[in-house]
Amino acid sequence: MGQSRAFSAPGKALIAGGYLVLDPIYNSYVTALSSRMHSIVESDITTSTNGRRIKISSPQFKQGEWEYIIDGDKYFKDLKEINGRKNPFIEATIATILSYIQPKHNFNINITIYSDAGYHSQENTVSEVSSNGHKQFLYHEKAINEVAKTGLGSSAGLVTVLTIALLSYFEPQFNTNTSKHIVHNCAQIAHCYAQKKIGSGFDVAAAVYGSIIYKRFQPSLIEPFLTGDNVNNIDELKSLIESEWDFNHDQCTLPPKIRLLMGDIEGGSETPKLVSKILNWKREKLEESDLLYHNLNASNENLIKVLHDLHQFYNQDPEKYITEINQSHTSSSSPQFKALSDAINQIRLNLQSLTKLSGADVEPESQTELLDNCNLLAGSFGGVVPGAGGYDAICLLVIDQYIEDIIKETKHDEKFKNVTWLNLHEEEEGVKQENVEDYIGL
Ligand SMILES: Nc1ncnc2c1ncn2[C@@H]1O[C@H](COP(=O)(O)OP(=O)(O)OP(=O)(O)O)[C@@H](O)[C@H]1O
Ligand SMILES: C[C@@](O)(CCOP(=O)(O)O)CC(=O)O
Repeated sequence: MGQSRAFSAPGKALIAGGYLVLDPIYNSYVTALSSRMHSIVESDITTSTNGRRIKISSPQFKQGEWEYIIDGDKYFKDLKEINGRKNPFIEATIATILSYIQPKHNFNINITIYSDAGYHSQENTVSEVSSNGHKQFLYHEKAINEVAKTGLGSSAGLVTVLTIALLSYFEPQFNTNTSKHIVHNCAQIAHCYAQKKIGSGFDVAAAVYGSIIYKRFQPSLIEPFLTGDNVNNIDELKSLIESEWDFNHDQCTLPPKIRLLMGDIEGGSETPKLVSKILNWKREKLEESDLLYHNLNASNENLIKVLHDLHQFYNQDPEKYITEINQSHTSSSSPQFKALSDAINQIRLNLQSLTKLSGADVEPESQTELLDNCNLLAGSFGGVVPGAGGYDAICLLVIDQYIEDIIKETKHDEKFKNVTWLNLHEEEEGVKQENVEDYIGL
């Protein structure tokens, strides 16, 4: 114990698999992003305590301090925030880790959280850079729950970096690489506990494992733990955390030279409303929805296969791959790259049917028009509404060297007036250790 350590975990974009990811039979394609959540953990040697204390600071947000005194060993009950402040994700993570570790000694821990700019609206912010210039964060005028989110999965990132910070504090030999499943299982349990529901968990899995082809775990794994007093059954919790869960998290990455370009759209959607509309329709129109889910899944699987085939193409003949990708937006496009545009369009056709049949605005008309225009941009393979869809964002796959041209070409074009291209790219690595020095001076 004692020495400072720092960690980070990525945000995500669900390129294929919205709604289907809630079902443990379908694969989805999740890309980890360059916007990351960070934690720095250290023993507090400045304040004296002869008890057990954990202080979490999130200095980019007003009132971003939560200080817990732990008085008892029923951790889900015995955590007290000294100013009565609430942060369910922080509380659930601390309670899960302490229940798992069962620390025998007193402790006095400080953890600082930083989040990269992509997670939140950048309105009314001031930028600060660390002393060595390696990290830069935006500071907001408001409290965390008053700042607009962008959909990158801030709570999943927070829970993941807090989990690894606490595990590595209590078990200094903890190996982030060989024990990722422990980090994943703890973070997944804490995230469900904080949300009081069992989501698909793809955001937590991406924060831990990075870019993945994801098939969810069975909700029944966590369900018993969320009901009644079961959280205090330490033996069961420990064996749930240490067991290998049955779910897919196969590592993936976009093929060489292909980049993701995310556009933020003016306006927004409420994911829970979209989800409940889709689930109601699915219950009421069983046959209709089964058929559509079947088709949508086939188009998602096809995209996954096309991306895999492109990797193989590159590995077999990189020169030919480069020549052909550079011709891919012309009429002499090769079949492999045309297959990519076709796969994206096929997913969109199914999402458009989903929109019509369910009445939920998954790919609403304005987004259809915009994505059709994106198909015409030189260097673009097309794009989708990521995640739950709606009016929030679009996500294109483009040839890397065309990104600047696309940004320039769309800048003064009426058709793209609602789009702000985000400064994000795929960073496929999941949770990792960072250099503590990089955060000094913030
Ligand atoms: N940097 C942070 N510092 C402290 N708490 C945070 C931070 N980021 C997220 N949180 C916690 O997570 C909550 C947001 O989680 P919520 O589940 O509502 O959104 P989300 O699904 O993660 O959003 P999005 O996917 O849009 O990022 C905040 O209200 C706060 O409690
Ligand atoms: C609609 C859904 O399948 C995806 C939501 O994704 P996002 O948080 O909008 O990226 C719901 C979920 O899995 O949490």
